[in-house]
Parts: sequence; structure tokens; C-alpha cells
Amino acid sequence: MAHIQLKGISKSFGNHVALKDLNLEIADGEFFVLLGQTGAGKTTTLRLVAGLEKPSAGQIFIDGQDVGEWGAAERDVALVLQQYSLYPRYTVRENLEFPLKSPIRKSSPAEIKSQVDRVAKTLRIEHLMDRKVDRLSGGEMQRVSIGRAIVRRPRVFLMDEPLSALDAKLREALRTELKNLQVNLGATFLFVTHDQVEAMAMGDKIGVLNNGQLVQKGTPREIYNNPINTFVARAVGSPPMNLMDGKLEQGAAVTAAGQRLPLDGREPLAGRPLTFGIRPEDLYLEGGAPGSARVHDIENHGVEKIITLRTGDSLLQATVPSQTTLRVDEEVRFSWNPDKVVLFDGQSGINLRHAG
Ligand SMILES: Nc1ncnc2c1ncn2[C@@H]1O[C@H](COP(=O)(O)OP(=O)(O)OP(=O)(O)O)[C@@H](O)[C@H]1O
Repeated sequence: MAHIQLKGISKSFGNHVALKDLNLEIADGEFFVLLGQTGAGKTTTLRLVAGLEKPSAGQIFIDGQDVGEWGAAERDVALVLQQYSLYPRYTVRENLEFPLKSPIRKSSPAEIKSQVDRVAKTLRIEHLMDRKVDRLSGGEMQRVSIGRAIVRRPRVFLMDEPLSALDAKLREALRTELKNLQVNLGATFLFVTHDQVEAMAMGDKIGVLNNGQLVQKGTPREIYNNPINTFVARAVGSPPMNLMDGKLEQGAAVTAAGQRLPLDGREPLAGRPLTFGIRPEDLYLEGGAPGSARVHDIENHGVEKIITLRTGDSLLQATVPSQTTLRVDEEVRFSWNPDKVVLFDGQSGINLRHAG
């Protein structure tokens, strides 16, 4: 399998800068997710690693070798796209055989059959083998696309939102299957998505890309608990982290909306403009108590409810157990877990723990 390194990669299309000085290292056997909004530069990164684009600056190494002059075939990577890149008039079996039949591989018919059957079993598409691809559902087609990528055991898998066209249930099932597949193959995956739930669920590591720049890289837990700035704080987590502007005053956070919440031990920061970040599960609500917040909306999610509060001009969200009884428009008092508060600089939005 393979270790991937991107060193100082920049890519421009005419005057448009798609990637700026991207430095990224993906360990052998790691499931690395690149998370970013549309236009962030995710597909461009994949195409550069695949050898379908040339960087404007920087180098790409696979297993320590500079692959700058290597073509796509020599890099031995597989690219799975959001749209199914299959031959519609061929059967599933013919589609899976195709990558193994290239003249340079010289695989015997018996080898081809055994590899194709192994992949079919892994992806649970054995019953579809003789069906023409244009007679498959979207989910089945995507399984076959993944099958076609894994059948020849490439060094690296590059996946460009392979699940985004599928319905929610199937997406969840294939998420688990892809993750199992990666663990079983011990393969290196570079998977791009704009879906943070997918990123959190699948990634050993996540890189957050914004405007062509890598903003933060870490395990899902690191990024969730300690986002580098308010952008990442809002990009990861569902519902996202609550952000409240304010100041510290004598052992309390005083928000612009006039809330006073306990926060000890951060005296050196008193007086300067801050943004307080708190995850929805770390906000505590007390109903039936006159307070300065009002229940704006209640969403029932089975085991929990998401309560949206209005306080001053801003909205906050709290996740609470489903048995919590609150009504829309009810006044509530809220507090937080002071140990879970993340402090950001009020102007730059940078997490003060990262700023040192
Ligand atoms: N061949 C090209 N010519 C000109 N501009 C391009 C080209 N390819 C990408 N871009 C631009 O580069 C930026 C990054 O594009 P890229 O496709 O990498 O984004 P992305 O994060 O994959 O977005 P999406 O989620 O929408 O696919 C975009 O602004 C895009 O318009």
C-alpha cells in the first residue's frame, strides 16, 4: 500500500487559484477525508494525486517517490467518482473484468475470475453479475463502480464524493461497507466530501479545506473538540458549535446578549473581545424558569431533541434527551459545561489554545 505526501502544492486555472501551498501527509493504510464546501479544491487535489492534472507548484510523493513526471497509469491509483463511470451496455461481470484485461497485466482467465468473484462477494453484488449495468439501481451501480476500482488492488484509492448521489439509508450502509473494506484491504484512502457527518464517521484523519487552503488537520475528535478557528467550529458537528460574542468578567463569561455564564481560571483574557464556543450537548436547559432565552423550535430526533433557543438577536442550539419536556415559546434558563467552552479571539476567530 502507500504513503502519500503533498508538499507545497499550488494549482491555478488561469487567474483562478484553486489550491494554495497545500501540505498534506497521508499515512500508509490511513482513511483520510478531505472535507470542504463546493469549490474548496477537493476534486483538484484528487486529480493532482491521480496524475490527471499537473500542479502549478509543489511536489507529490507516493511511497517517497516524486511522481511529478509519472502518468496516471504509472501511479497505480484508483479513482471513484460521484457519477458512475461504468459501461452501461456491459454486464456487471464484464465491467469488473475490464481493468484486469489490460494487455500490460497479462492475468490468466482463472485469475481474473477469482479476483472478480472475490470483489463481488465483498460488495455483495454476486446476484447481479450477469445483469447489464443500465438495469441497476443507483446504489447497485455505485457498488459496481467501487468494485471496479478495487478489483485490481491499486496502491491508493481516491474517492470523489462516491456516496453523495445515493439516498440517506444506502449512503449510511455503504459508508460502513467502504470503511470495512478499507480496514480489510489495509489500503490508503483519500476520500473527499462536503458532508461533515460522513467525514466524522469515516475518517481516521480529516483535513478541512477552505478556499484552496488546508485550515486544520487532525482526528475527528481533535477537530471536534478543539477546532482551530470559528470556521472549522461551524463546519464540523451537527448541529454546529454555538458561538457567542462577549467578554470575561470576574469568573464569568458575559455575552453580548447579556447572559452571564460561569467561567473560571481564564483571568488573563479579561476585557478583550472573545467568542465563546460551546457544543449543543454541553448547553444545559432548565425549563419553567424565567430566563433570558425562549424556545424557538423543537426537533425530535428519536433518542434526543434539538432545541433552538432565541436569546437577544441570536439563536443557540442544545441537544437534550428526548424525555425533556419543553414547549415552543417557553422561557428557559440555560447554562453550560465550563470545561467544554472553547475560546476564540473575538476579531480573528482563532482558537486561543492554538494561538498559544
Ligand atoms: N479545469 C478548470 N478550469 C478552471 N477552473 C477550475 C477547473 N477545475 C476547477 N476549477 C476551479 O477551481 C476551484 C476548485 O474546484 P474543485 O473542483 O477542486 O472544488 P471542489 O472542492 O471539488 O468542489 P465541488 O464540491 O463543487 O466538486 C473552483 O473554483 C473551480 O471552479
